[in-house]
Amino acid sequence: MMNKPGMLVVYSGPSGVGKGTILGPFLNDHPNAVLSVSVTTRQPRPGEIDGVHYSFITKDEFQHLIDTDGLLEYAQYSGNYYGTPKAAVDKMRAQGKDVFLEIEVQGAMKIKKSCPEAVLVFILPPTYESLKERLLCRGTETKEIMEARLNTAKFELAQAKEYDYIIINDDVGRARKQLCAVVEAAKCETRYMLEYIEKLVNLTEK
Ligand SMILES: Nc1ncnc2c1ncn2[C@@H]1O[C@H](COP(=O)(O)OP(=O)(O)OP(=O)(O)O)[C@@H](O)[C@H]1O
Ligand SMILES: Nc1nc2c(ncn2[C@@H]2O[C@H](COP(=O)(O)O)[C@@H](O)[C@H]2O)c(=O)[nH]1
Repeated sequence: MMNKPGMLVVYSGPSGVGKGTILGPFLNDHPNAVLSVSVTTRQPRPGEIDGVHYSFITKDEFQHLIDTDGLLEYAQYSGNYYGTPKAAVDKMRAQGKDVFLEIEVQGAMKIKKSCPEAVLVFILPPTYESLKERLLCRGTETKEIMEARLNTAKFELAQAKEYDYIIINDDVGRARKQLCAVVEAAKCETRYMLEYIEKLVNLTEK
C-alpha cells in the first residue's frame, strides 16, 4: 500500500452546539485522528491550557503569523482572532494523520476554496432553543458574550448548506456514531483518492 496523506476535516457548528462533546471521545478512540491546535487572541477560560486547547497569543504575535504566511486560514469571531497554524497541519498530514480543524464558518469557507480535498462537517442543534440552553448550562460566558455568540449562530446556521455532511446533535451517542460513519465514508470519496489513483496509474505505466 502506498503512503497516503491524512485527510483534512473541517468541523464547525455554532458555539455551544456540542462540537467538543462529540469530538473528544472520537479522538480518544481514533489515534490516527488529531485536532489542530489553533492560535487565538482570546483570553483562556478556566481550565484551558496554553498549547493544548489553544496557543494563546497577543494581537502582535497574531499579526506576525499573518504577515509571514504562517496561517492556513484565520478569522475574527466575537471580537477575537482565531487561526490555524499552517506548518503543523502540513506536517501531521504528511505523516498520514487525519487532521481536524474545529473552526468557525468564515475560516471554513476559506479552507473549502484553498484545500478542495477537505471534508466539511457541520454540527446542527435540534432547535435554536436547545442551543441557548446548552450555552447557558455550560456557564463559561458572560450574558453579553453569550448573546453575541447566539447572534453569530444565526449567520453560521445559514452557512450549513455549504458543508458536505450535517450531523444533528440531538442525542450525543448517535451524533458520535454519525461522525465515525462520516469519516469512514469520506475516506472513500473519489476527490480524496485522486492523488492515490494518479500514483497508481503512473506506476502501472512504467
Ligand atoms: N446532545 C446534547 N444534549 C444536551 N447537552 C449537550 C449535548 N451535547 C453537548 N451538550 C452540552 O452542551 C454544552 C456545550 O457543549 P460543547 O462545549 O461541547 O460545545 P461547543 O460546540 O464545543 O462550544 P464552543 O464552540 O463554544 O467551544 C456542554 O455543557 C455539553 O455538555
Ligand atoms: N476560523 C477559525 N475559527 C476557529 C479557530 N479555532 C477555533 N475557532 C472557532 O472560533 C469559535 C469560538 O471558539 P471559542 O473557543 O472561543 O468558543 C468556535 O466556533 C471555534 O470553532 C481557528 O483556528 N480558525
